[in-house]
Amino acid sequence: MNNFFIAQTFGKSSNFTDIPNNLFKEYNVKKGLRNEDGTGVRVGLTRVSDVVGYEIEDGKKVNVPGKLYYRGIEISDLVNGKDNSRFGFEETSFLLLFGYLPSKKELREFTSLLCEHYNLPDEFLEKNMLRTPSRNLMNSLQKSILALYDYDEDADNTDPYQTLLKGINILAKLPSLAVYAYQCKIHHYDRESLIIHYPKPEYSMAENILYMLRKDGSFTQQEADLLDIMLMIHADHGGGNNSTFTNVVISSTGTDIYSSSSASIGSLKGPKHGGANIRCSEMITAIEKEIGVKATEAQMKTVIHKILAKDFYDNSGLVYGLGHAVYTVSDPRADLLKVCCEKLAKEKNREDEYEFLTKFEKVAKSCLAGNGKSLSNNVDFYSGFAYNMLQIPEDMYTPLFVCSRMAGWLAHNIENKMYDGRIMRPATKYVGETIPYRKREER
Ligand SMILES: CC(=O)SCCNC(=O)CCNC(=O)[C@H](O)C(C)(C)COP(=O)(O)OP(=O)(O)OC[C@H]1O[C@@H](n2cnc3c(N)ncnc32)[C@H](O)[C@@H]1OP(=O)(O)O
Ligand SMILES: O=C([O-])CC(=O)C(=O)O
Repeated sequence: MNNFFIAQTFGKSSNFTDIPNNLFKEYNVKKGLRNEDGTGVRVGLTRVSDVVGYEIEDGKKVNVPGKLYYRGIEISDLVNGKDNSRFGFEETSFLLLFGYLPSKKELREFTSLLCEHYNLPDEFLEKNMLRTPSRNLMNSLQKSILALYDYDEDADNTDPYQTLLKGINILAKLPSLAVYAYQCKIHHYDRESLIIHYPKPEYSMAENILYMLRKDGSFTQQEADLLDIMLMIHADHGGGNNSTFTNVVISSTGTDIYSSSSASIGSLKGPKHGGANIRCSEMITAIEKEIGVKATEAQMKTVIHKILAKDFYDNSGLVYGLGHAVYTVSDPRADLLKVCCEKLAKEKNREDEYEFLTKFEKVAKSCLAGNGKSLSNNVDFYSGFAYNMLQIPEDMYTPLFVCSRMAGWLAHNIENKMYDGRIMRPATKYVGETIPYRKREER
């Protein structure tokens, strides 16, 4: 829609609607819920996970290498401790939801509960997905979660235990919902053959994703292991990340888990949050096309300055995969992924691309530091390369984030219901004038 009248009126409206920037300071309003030093405004207490990117010493923020803890356990210990287990993500989900690491028997029972809920309701695929394919898989996931509401006779029950059961059901179904959304999209829009593999009960979530995505359903254990790790490291990130906070805000009104999960997916889709994994991958492809994988540091600098000048790729001025609201020096998940990528790149003969990425990361950080912005990389910097080496299509990157982060959303949703529960209702300061109403004929 392009409407001249609306465009003109919109231009004129700024005379009446403008909010001068200095008022934010005057009224102590914290843009982005961030304090002056960049630290986040505290909006809750949690025991689900901790994200550490700085410490406060003598009232001052001191940047430190990043650490991430799920229920007190460091993410690197969880990943390294997984060993050859095929069910790292299932174990992680148990930990986030119940607060402790499961025994072998508990993990077996939890895993079989998930398996029992892998399948979609009868005709769900035909009615809700095949007939209404979406160009965007995140939109499709939102629609599917809301459609699941109609298959639950007690959908509005928000009791914490009932929420847990409903959430586990959603978690178990997400791999099918995400992969089928992709298959329906490429069938409808790209005229490709429709491939529907039903999830196998003996497979883990990671194995099923690879099985359902690939035409011949084949994958190696090593590939499933990497995807399992990817799901583990994306599963939670404190209560303040935008999609989790969204979940809790929505849920504090007393609405159901289907509504709050769908809202979280809407949040995660954004390119400054989960959607950054697709943007980062596209950006790197565009840069490699422009200067080649053997590019020099000088060539990289030129492109980075073009990005920062909003003159390259999506013209946003952002180098995707860099920067974080909490991490300042490093993101522990990016460090873990970097190691995985290095190993896999060697095996897949893609060392050139790996070298390009590591060099680009260094050069981009130094360019931004030159502009007075000392930024950490984030989980999205290497995740696209890892997914690409697993032959996972770009469209699926953010939906896979959903498959994983649902565990964290659910854990925080339940925690908030149990220990806070008050409707979230912050305040805004009215900075307009009060004016008398003027009759139409007098205007
Ligand atoms: C799963 C996740 O959600 S991880 C994050 C994924 N997102 C991305 O990779 C997108 C790129 N990064 C960003 O947009 C930001 O770094 C965010 C959204 C992640 C964090 O935002 P904030 O906490 O508001 O950023 P922060 O306060 O650290 O930024 C400070 C300055 O650096 C700039 N900056 C931050 N990140 C970047 C970046 N990647 N590229 C260019 N400039 C950046 C900001 O624009 C800001 O500039 P200004 O002071 O001139 O306005
Ligand atoms: O914590 C944040 O702001 C972003 C996030 O979810 C993540 O990095 O996984």
